[in-house]
Amino acid sequence: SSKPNIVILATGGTIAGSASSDTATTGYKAGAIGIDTLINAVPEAKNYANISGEQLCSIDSKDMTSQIWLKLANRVNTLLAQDNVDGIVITHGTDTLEETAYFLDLTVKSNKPVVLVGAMRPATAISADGPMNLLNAVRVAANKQAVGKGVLVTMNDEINSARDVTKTNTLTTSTFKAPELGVLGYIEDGTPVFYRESTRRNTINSDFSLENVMNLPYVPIIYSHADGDSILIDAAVKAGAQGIIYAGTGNGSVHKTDEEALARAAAAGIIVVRSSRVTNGAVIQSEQSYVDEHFLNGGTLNPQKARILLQLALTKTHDLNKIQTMFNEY
Ligand SMILES: NC(=O)C[C@H](N)C(=O)O
Repeated sequence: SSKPNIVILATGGTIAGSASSDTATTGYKAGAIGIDTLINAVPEAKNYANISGEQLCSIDSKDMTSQIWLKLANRVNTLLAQDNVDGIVITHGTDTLEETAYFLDLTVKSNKPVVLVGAMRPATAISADGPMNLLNAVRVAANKQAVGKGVLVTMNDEINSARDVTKTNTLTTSTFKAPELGVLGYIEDGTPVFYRESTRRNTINSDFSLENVMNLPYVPIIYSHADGDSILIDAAVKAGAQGIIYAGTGNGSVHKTDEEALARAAAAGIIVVRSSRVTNGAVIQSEQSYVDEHFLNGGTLNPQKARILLQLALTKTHDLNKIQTMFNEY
């Protein structure tokens, strides 16, 4: 038929979660329900697209791994290279959904829509949010307006960019937000409507390639707090970290206890990127000592997304200027 062909790749999560009671919203088993059951719960999706489904894995997304990211990205790239696939929907747990979305944003080589979707209430709950979220994700993936917008996340009738969206609430169905940078659009009574798009490089404008990438480099995140903790930094170095994301205070500020240890790491060739534990705003160049110590600035990426960009950057180069340019452009 003339409808677009959409493939739904299922990875697990609460959207496929099954609880023992229909009022339970925690303490259930994520990923227990298979792709066919998910698709059958939203027969209306067939009005928008020809749908097929694949079960890629069945995990609680708290347990996401880079091996699954590589498998998923390669599968998405294979499917989108086919003329008979017009878009992809990925069902995913919400805990690490933003990370998987950003990884794909940087590694998918197509401008066809890729839409991630999850749910906060298990499929067995009263007023489960999964079926409407999944229907909306199909509506977005099937819509021409979604072409070339980078990887998208639809939840709670909102469309957000993979780069800027984050889980903001541990429990509510309105958890996914792009605070301050803002929502890209809405699903308005069933119709996806876009109001803006990200200016940052992604998908077909991304230089990253997974060809010959079998593993991602080890890049831990060190979280700043009163007292600092240089023990963790030294342990990361000992364990062979190629890069370190420092989730600093404020504008990526580094505790004086940590600064020396990070400077030693940077002097040994480990790429240190300052990010922030604050939800909004960019981490930009500040202290001259950070410049002298070769710490890079993470911009508006949160620490878990800065980690992904640095991991991919390290598959290409260890050059400080080149990596800083990536943080300025992606
Ligand atoms: N709401 C959810 O999907 C949470 C679940 N722990 C997951 O990330 O798989």
